[in-house]
Amino acid sequence: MTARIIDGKAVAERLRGQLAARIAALPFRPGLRVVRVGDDPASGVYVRNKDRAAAAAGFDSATIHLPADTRESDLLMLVEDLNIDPAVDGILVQLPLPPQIRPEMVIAAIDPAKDVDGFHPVNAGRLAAQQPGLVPCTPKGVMHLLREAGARLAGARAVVLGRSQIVGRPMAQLLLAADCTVTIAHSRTRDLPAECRRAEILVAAVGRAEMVRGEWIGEGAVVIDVGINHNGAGKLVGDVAFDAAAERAAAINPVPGGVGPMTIACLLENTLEAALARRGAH
Ligand SMILES: Nc1nc(=O)c2c([nH]1)NC[C@@H]1CN(c3ccc(C(=O)N[C@@H](CCC(=O)O)C(=O)O)cc3)C=[N+]21
Repeated sequence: MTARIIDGKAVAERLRGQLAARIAALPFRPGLRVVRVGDDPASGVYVRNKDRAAAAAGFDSATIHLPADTRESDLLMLVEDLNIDPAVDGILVQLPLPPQIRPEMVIAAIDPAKDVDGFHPVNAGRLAAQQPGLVPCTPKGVMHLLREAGARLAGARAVVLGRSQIVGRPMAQLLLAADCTVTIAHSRTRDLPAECRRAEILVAAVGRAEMVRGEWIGEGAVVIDVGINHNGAGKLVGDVAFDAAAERAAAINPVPGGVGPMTIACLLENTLEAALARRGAH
């Protein structure tokens, strides 16, 4: 089997076009504020891409850049200002934060109604409790890609590789809500290759360059590679050894051009959702 390539860049472009059309019909511009503290280089790429996409889709978007030595209390005051600012619908505080700032304190300070990352414990709880709320962008983007790939989810064996608060756990919740039989595998799982091989849907989110080998892929599986890693040669690669996996998978996304662009498109989707919900138009 040679896999169909899932073009995340194209799917993201289409989603952003749909969002732009919906925003053009609104009497207001949804407002997004991204807060960046310090100069983490990976964050720089993300913030630039996001700014461009948000502006093109018609959002009122701005990045607030604070120095690396910002005190936690000052960041918390900024978040409070954004919470009460009626022009702001979505707040994203870029992670990672410098060591003097506790990320869980900052996340907890964001109004859950403006938490477009979906990281606030209230939104994590709503997802687990099957209540409406803001869903983390990367897992939401993966669900879009699975539907695009034509994956049959109901009853399918889905394996999520990775148990992070940001990707693995919410990913498992969304797959469960779509009626998959979900396994969360991780670094302490006894036989990772065997667990992966059983998967009809495999979502790899471990952050280790090409850790998932071709032999780990079941014949005909739909594989979503969430990882964005630099390999030894400094090249961007996923968590999955793409060429070998593509010989067995039914469908797989490349990296770059897979989940990354979907994360940004879903951030915009969440910002529009938050804007409508805040105005009671949900
Ligand atoms: N509060 C918060 N929320 C985040 O969602 C968040 C964050 N902090 N901190 C950093 C990570 C990383 N992240 C990316 C999103 C898109 C691409 C992306 O579009 N990548 C392109 C490639 C970009 C390149 O060429 O380097 C792709 O995969 O095709 C990358 C990285 C969001 N993050």
